Amino acid sequence: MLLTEPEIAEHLSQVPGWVRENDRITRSYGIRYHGGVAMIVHVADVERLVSHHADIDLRWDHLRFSITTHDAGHRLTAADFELAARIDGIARAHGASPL
Ligand SMILES: C[C@H](O)[C@H](O)[C@H]1CNC2=NC(N)=NC(=O)C2=N1
Repeated sequence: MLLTEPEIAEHLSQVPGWVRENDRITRSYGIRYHGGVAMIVHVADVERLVSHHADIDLRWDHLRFSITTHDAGHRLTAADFELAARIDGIARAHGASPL
């Protein structure tokens, strides 16, 4: 379900570190390449459980996630913020540093 602007602001305040870029939210973590691969596998397992998937950009020393709801016409929904919070937990477990 689509969120109103105040709802987006409220959700965003619950996931500090995530940045809104129009109709998506993004966050980068510092992690070396192979550790990034391991983290992505863990994130992919959770994504399969929740049926929601981030766009992922892996570089040699950092990893960037970008989330929007494709089924809602590339707009923000609560599912985006729920996945963001799950990714934060996985990042902590993998020792990824917030950027
Ligand atoms: C049927 C399935 O649940 C949908 O295609 C899901 C899969 N993962 C998804 N992930 C994201 N980010 N947006 C979606 O709209 C989406 N749709």
